This record gives sequence, C-alpha cells and structure tokens, in this order.
Amino acid sequence: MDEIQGMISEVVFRNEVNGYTVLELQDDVEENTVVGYFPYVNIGETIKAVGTWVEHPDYGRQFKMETYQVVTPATLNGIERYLSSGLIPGIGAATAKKMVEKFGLDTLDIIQYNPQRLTEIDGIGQKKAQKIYEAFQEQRELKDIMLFLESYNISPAYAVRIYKTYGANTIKVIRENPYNLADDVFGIGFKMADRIAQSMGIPLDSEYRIASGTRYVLSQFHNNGHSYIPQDKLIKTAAELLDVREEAVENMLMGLYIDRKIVVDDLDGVKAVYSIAFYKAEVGVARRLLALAQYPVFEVNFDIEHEINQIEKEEGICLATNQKEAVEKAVTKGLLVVTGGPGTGKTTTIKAIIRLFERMGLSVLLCAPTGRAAKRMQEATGRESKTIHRLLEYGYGDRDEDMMFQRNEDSPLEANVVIVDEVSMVDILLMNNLLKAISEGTRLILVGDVDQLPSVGPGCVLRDIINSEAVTVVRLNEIFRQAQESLIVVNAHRINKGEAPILNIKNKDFFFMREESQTGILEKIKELCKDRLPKYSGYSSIEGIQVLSPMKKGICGVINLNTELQKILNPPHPTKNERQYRDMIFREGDKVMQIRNNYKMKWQSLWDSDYEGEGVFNGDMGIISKVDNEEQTVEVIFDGERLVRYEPSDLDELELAYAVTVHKSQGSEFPVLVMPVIAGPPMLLTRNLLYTALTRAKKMVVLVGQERCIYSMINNNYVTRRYSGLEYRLRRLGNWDEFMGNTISIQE
Ligand SMILES: Nc1ncnc2c1ncn2[C@@H]1O[C@H](COP(=O)(O)OP(=O)(O)OP(=O)(O)O)[C@@H](O)[C@H]1O
Repeated sequence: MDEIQGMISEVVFRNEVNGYTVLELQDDVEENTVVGYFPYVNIGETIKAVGTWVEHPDYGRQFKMETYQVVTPATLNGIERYLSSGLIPGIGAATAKKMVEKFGLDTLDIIQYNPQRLTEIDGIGQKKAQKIYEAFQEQRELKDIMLFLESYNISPAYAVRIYKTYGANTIKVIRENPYNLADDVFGIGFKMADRIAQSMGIPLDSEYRIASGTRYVLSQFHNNGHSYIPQDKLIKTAAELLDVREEAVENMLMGLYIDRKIVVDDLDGVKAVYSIAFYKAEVGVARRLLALAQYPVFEVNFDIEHEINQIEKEEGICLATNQKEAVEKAVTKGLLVVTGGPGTGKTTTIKAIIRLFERMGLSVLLCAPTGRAAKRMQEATGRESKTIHRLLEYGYGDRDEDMMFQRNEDSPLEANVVIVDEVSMVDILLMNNLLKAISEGTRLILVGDVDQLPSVGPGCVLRDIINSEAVTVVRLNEIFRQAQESLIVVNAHRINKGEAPILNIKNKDFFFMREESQTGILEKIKELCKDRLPKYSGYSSIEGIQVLSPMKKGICGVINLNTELQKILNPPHPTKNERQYRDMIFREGDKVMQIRNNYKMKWQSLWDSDYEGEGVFNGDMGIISKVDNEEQTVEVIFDGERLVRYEPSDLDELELAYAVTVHKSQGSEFPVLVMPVIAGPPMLLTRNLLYTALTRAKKMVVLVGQERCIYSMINNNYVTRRYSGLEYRLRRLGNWDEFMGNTISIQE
C-alpha cells in the first residue's frame, strides 16, 4: 500500500448516493487523480490517503484510495481554499482571503472558538459571524459523524445512507439503540446492526437486541414465503440466533404484541405470530373474497347459452364442457377461479369470457402480476392488459412521499369485470391491494395453474382459495389435441400426475441428454447453448435460449453457469466495456435480470424519448447496452424497448441471467429451455419445481444429466409448507364475525 497527502484542488466527479468520488489532490510538487469512496470531502481540505497506484485504460495513472484521513488544513493557502470552496455559506473567495490575511493559521480556531472576533473583518457583522460559526459547526459535526461511523467499520456507502436518514442526530440515535439502523436504514439488517452493537459493548440480553432479533426472525420467515410463524417455532429460532433463553424471547413477544408491533392469532389451536401488514392483508383478503363471492351480481337477462353458441361459431371452436361452465359462471358469479395446467384452454376460456361480456355491453379489465405475463395476455387476447401494479396506479399520491396504490376502496377500479391471469404468482399483500380496488358488484375472475410453485412473496393465495371450497372453482383438465402435439405439455401433465415423461422422440420438442458428472453436464450445456441449439432450433443463444437451474451454488448452479456461459457467449472484447461488481462482471452485451421490485427506477422508451415511466420488476430480463466507467453507470434495455440506467448503488439489484433459478423464472416463458438434472437437497428438487420449470418452455426442452434424478424429482411430491391462515379463515365462514380479526382490533 502507498500513501499520499495533499490538498483537494478539485472534485471532478461525485456520486451522491454512494460517495464514489474522483478528485484532484495537490501536493508540493504535482497534482494527482485520486478515486475512491469518500463520503464527505471538500475542496481545500487536506487528506492523507492510503491505497495503490493503478493505470486506468482511459485516464492514465491514478491513485485508488482504500482509506483516508482528513488532516485539518495547515497552510495559509489550504485554509483559504477550504473556506472559499463554497462550503460555508456567506464566505466567498474575497472574504476567505480577508480572513486568512487577518488571522493567518489561527483562522479556523477563531471561527470555532472565538467567532465574535470575525466582526473585526470588514463586511462581517454580528449576524453573519454567527451564521459562519453555525455552518462551520455543522461541517465539523458531519465529519465527526463520518468518523464515528467509520470507527465501526461502516463502509462509506452505508455511512451516507445512515447520515441521510438521521442527519445531525446520527450519533445520538446509534448510541441510544444501534438496532434502530435495522428498522430505519435500507440495506442494513439485524446482523449488521448487531455487529455494530456488539462492538459498542451492548449486552447480549439487551431488550433492544432481543426485540430487533425477534422481528428479524419473523421477517426472515416472511421472506421465505410464510404469512405467519407458529409462536413456538419463532421463540426457538430467535433464542438460538440471539443466544439467549427462550423465556426472554417469549417475554419480548408479549411486549411487541402489547405495543401492537405484531399480532398473535389463534388458528385452530396454533398460536400464529404475524407482522401487522401480513395479518391485515390475510384478514382483508378473506373478508373481501367472501364479500365478492356472496354478492348477488344482478340478474342476467341474457340467453347465455345462445351467446356462447354464437361465440363458438365466430371463433370456429367448440368449447369443452368445463370451459362452457367457466364462461357461464363468470357471468353468474361475483367471484370465479379457473385453474388448469398447460394446454388445458385457460387462455381460450378467457377469450370467450371477454367476448361474452363485450356482447353484454360490460366493461372488462385485464391484468397479470408481472410485465411479461401481462404482455402475453395482451398478445393472446388482443385486448389491453396491464400489470396489477399499473392497473392499480401504483405511484406517488398528491401528498404522500411514499409510493402507494392510487386505486383502492376510496377510488375503486371502474369496470364490470376484472380478469387476473397467472394468479399463482400473486402474494397475499398484492392480492389484498387488488381486492381493495374491486368494489362489490364488479365480477372478479382469477385464472392460474395451482400446481405451479407459489408466489415469491408470502402466502399461497391461489391454493388456499381453491382448497377452502368457499369460492366457485372451475378446473380445466382436458389437454386439447393441438396442445397434445407438444411433448412439453404432455410431459408436464405426466410429471404433475407422478408419471414418467416420454423422452427423445424424433421431431418432438422434449429431449434428454445423459451425462453423469457435473463437469460433463456443464460442458454439454455450454456446447448446447453456444452452437448446437441455435443451429437446431433457430433461436439465438442469448435471447432465445434460457438455462434454468434448481440451485444457485455448485458446478451446475446458476452462479457458476452464468460465469461459464458469459465466457463463451459474451467473452471480453476490446470494444466492449465492462465493470466488476462484487464477484460478477457486467459486460456490454450481457443478458441480465432485475432481481427485486423497484417501483422508483426510471425507464425511458428507446423508440420515443418522450415516453418514460417508473418501475423495473423482479424477473424482468434485459441486455446490457452500455457500461460507462466514467459515469459509473450500467445501462440495460428490457424487452428490447425500455432503457434503464443503473447507478453503482443499484447494481445489487442486477444479476447475470444466462442461467436463472426456477423460482426466478416463474411467470416467464422462453422458446428454448435447458436444465441440468442432478442430485441435490430433496426439499428443493421436487416434482412441483420440475413441473414449473418445464411449463416455462414453449418450443423445446432439453434436460441434461442423470436420468434417475428426473425420476427422483417426480417421486418427490414434497410441497414446501407455507404457513398461511387464508384457507382456514375462508373455511370458517360459519363463525364469521366471531372469527375474523377478533384477536386484536386493527383499523384497516
Ligand atoms: N375447446 C377447444 N377445442 C379445441 N381446441 C382448444 C379448445 N380450447 C383450447 N384449445 C386449444 O388448445 C391449445 C391450448 O389452449 P390455451 O392456449 O387456451 O391453453 P392454456 O391453458 O392457456 O395454455 P398455456 O397455459 O400453456 O398457455 C391451443 O392450441 C388452443 O387453441
């Protein structure tokens, strides 16, 4: 490591979000470029930086700072530049010069300890002296805060976020209760807050620690898809994590319950602990669904059978019995669920339902949980379809700082019918928000495949609704002739029923390639993606062929697959810029995926520069079009039309996507799908997962690996249990009032 010291003569670039800065540092002899994460530095300040000299391809020799220390300006020139940098309002170049001429090297001490004396300078009165003093103090404070945070090894990027959250109170808030960080600052979780707290000497059994740790465990369960957690499980897990007695956690739970930070409900003898939001959502969903199901939609003065006949004639099809039943019930019921596997005619039924309502003169709105699913619905029906978020006008209200759904009980959707596709992907929170915006009298039709993996977010809403038997459900189970042509569809159904798939029939679309070793599987997948499949299928390696893997880690996990596929599909090239982020390289031309819902991320249409919007969602896939190392940005084009610019602090929302996990692929469809089949944890390698993976493919599936692993997945009918009370709430219709939300009264 080298060390350099000098005065900051220029700040060339600064990223306000993460503190990444390019600056010029002047020492006695020369000016050097220094780059690094400086949360807080100003022109005129003298710093001592530790780091290494590097040769940048475009900007030449520069110093890459690892750590630095601010040295109070010690020269007359340094003090003058520091004061005239615009840092302290009221001091410009002329005043700074006068101050340094008058007070020399004591200038900064005078401002801090004897500001009264500033009035000795022409043009500075009492008031101005006071202002200068206050601004100077503020700067000091900021520096103290940064030093304080640094002393707990908090990286500059987090330090900036923390300071932005608490401002001048930062040190006080953290000293009082460092666990506040986990609640208040995005990106800081319990573990980081706990590390800081431990280095501050906070005891293991501190109430703050137990409260924060308990809520952390609860949130982890929610992150894993559970709507609640059984109380005894929560107590045990939290006590283990915190290394405290179970009674301490139990007492804390009581406190959190009394403070209404959590809800403890009795679900048929099980004490269920909920975070408030999930409790409200679950109760809300149950209440609203039942209200819709029981609402007497107005008498239909319409010969439905005759109309269905007409539609069949016009469309040149003959609906199957249960498709007809679905169309009829869509009209006569306030709430209808239609479920079926691939090729069972869900889309055809949706189209017939839309046609019928249009003939009745009723307005229909279409939506789906992801952008891709909505786009597919739109293409299949020829009618506009939006994401649920867009339909509910998710965005900023007039007064609110936070984003919210503008369509809700006060401003419901204006439509006679709302049809939602891919409902298996809708979690309990989104379902609650959707239902809030649907007033009684509007018919709601939920369509999905209940055998798909459940939503990424908490709950298993579709499964619970169907299992509750409280709502009208039509099951489509006939695979139509056209769909039967496809071995993908046939095999998906076979697998779903626990039967072996049919493999390797000539001119079909479902293939298996035997390969025993993991490295052999990897090599085969690389070969398939690079040459064989593009040639055979006509689809491009990057956009048309998708590798799915059940797992993240290991030779055939998505992390390694991405590294290996990137090497052969988009290798380094002198014309392609790239950027290292953590252990990933983002290179121009790479296929990437957004891995978190980000409603605030801005996008711009590639084709119409006036058309722009907000929101990039979990599972959206795109191609990196530009890596700008000067601006530190990465640009991605999603769906060939929306351009999104990622700042360095956004990059943790992006991953390479040559290969993605089956879970992440939900709601997407790909022309050609390649998947390794290898042994692994039985909780992961389930029939449900294989079924979900296969149903993502439209034209071709290639499984590569060990045949016995296909069978062991098919035989593994383990469905990960999700703690959800929705089915139970829906079932308990009889004792409705006594049951719903009785435990604690919560204003919705
Ligand atoms: N009543 C019917 N008679 C004949 N063919 C039908 C009928 N209903 C659907 N089909 C055909 O069956 C195939 C699958 O139908 P559809 O696309 O509606 O199913 P889906 O459940 O939406 O499938 P996926 O989930 O795979 O998209 C299509 O080719 C469709 O034309």
